[in-house]
Amino acid sequence: MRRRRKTDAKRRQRGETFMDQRIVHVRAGVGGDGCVAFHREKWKPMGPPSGGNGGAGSSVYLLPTPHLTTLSSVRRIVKGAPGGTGGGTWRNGKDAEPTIIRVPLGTVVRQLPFDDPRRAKDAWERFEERLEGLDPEERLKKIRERRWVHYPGFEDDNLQRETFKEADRMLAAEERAIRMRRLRRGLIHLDLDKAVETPETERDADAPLGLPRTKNWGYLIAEGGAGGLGNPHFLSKTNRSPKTASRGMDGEWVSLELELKILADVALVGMPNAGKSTLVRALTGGRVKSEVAGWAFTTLNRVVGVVRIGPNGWVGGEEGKVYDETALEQGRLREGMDVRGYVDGEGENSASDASHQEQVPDSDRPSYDSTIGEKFRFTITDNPGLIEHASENKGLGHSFLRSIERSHALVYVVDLSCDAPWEELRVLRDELEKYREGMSGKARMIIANKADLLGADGGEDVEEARRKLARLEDFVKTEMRLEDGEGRTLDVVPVSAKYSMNLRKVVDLMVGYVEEARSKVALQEDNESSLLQDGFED
Ligand SMILES: Nc1nc2c(ncn2[C@@H]2O[C@H](COP(=O)(O)OP(=O)(O)OP(=O)(O)O)[C@@H](O)[C@H]2O)c(=O)[nH]1
Ligand SMILES: [Mg+2]
Repeated sequence: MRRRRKTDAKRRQRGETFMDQRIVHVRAGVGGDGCVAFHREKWKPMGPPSGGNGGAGSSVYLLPTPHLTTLSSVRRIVKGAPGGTGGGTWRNGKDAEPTIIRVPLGTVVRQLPFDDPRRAKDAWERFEERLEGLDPEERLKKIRERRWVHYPGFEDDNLQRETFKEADRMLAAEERAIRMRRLRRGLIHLDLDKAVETPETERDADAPLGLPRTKNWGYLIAEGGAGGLGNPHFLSKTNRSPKTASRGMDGEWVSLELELKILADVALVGMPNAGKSTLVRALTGGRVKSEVAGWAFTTLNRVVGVVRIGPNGWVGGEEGKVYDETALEQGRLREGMDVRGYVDGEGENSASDASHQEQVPDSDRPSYDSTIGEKFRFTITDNPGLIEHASENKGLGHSFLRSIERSHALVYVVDLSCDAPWEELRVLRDELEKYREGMSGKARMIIANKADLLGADGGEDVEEARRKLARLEDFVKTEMRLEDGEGRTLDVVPVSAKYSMNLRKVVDLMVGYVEEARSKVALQEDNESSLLQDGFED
């Protein structure tokens, strides 16, 4: 336990609290052994064979759930429980409860193929390895030990019997058939984007009465081993008192690669009305139709946009292009059309028409030019506003905090024109931390928006803006260091989303974060496989 905490702390230091990739070795439970027993009653010393069967081993299922956001709670080795052993007087062993691995929505599951070095050998292969180098006689002995339970003291006697040899051959054929079936089933590949709706499925309308409801545990990943058979099964005309029972079979062992799809590379976090939606529209060149309005909680759902970088830099960014409130823009667009219709008719006022045109943002026209080559692209999410106590589900609550987690980098957006933007920043950071410790560690930049509102009239206001920005930077320097051990702080960039000012710098920095995060994920994958090489043997 202590060791685990230590490694966790180390991982956090390296900024790896949120894992997006993981290899999981699944071992379904082994079946319970059958029992060799004979019924005993007063006056009836030689009763019939009465050993019960073993129960089936635990099968392993994958259940996608919206309550998780990372793979960090998924264990690296998942073992299903063994089935219960059979008992005397025909008591069968209990079937083991299913083992359920819960994974977040958006997990992609791939079974590692046979030749993948990261795959763990299964029970069958390990057993074969142990037999290597043994002479045929010992080999056979080991194999039979694994297959059979004998009545105490009767092993040698059993092995001589023709009926036993016949049963042994049949069991061997069955083992091979199971193995072939598992191999032929093909590799597991699942894209778990939807939650398993009802954990309990409806009973089939035609099902006979009295059947239990079938439970829906998710997707079957590895089948538990069948239980062994009790000695009554080996009763035959020539052997009226069978003194053997079979052992439970091995469960299926598979190695899976789980990967949590990233929702977006960059997620914006800010208080209501800070200008997040305006910023996303500006960064995507107006291609994202996110609602913008001058009141809180305009955005109710997250919106994902794509920022594109062409050979000549950021595509769609025009310095000074205006992104106003959407209602106003639409109104103006409509008005613009009317004016043009009127002007065309009259042939007058063309000057005012042109000036008007400039103000009409062409957000409805695609500024996407497919002929431009694309060097890089990343996705960015506009999220609903975050307020104090959001982590306790106030405001729009924390449902969207979950999706914020599934991004490579977080970017705070604060309103520079408000009285104390640093206080806003403190609240945002604390809310993230309260929701999940370590979450604010993914934040990389602070965008101080609405910089145009300060210093618009020159003079005193400009001074005021400088002072505010300096104070904000001070706050960041003392309170918001990156956890990379190099003492870097978060970047602070004053911009105006509405008037597209200083956004090129924002894009450049974001490209840096995204590249860094993506290479880190790739590196982590490499580490993970080497870790397994030396850490798996048990
Ligand atoms: N002057 C100025 N106003 C801005 C700027 N950016 C956004 N605004 C205005 O601020 C208001 C809020 O903008 P939104 O983009 O809707 O803000 P939001 O953060 O998405 O708000 P919620 O969705 O409610 O969380 C609108 O009236 C915008 O026009 C800016 O750079 N300068
Ligand atoms: Mg918004």
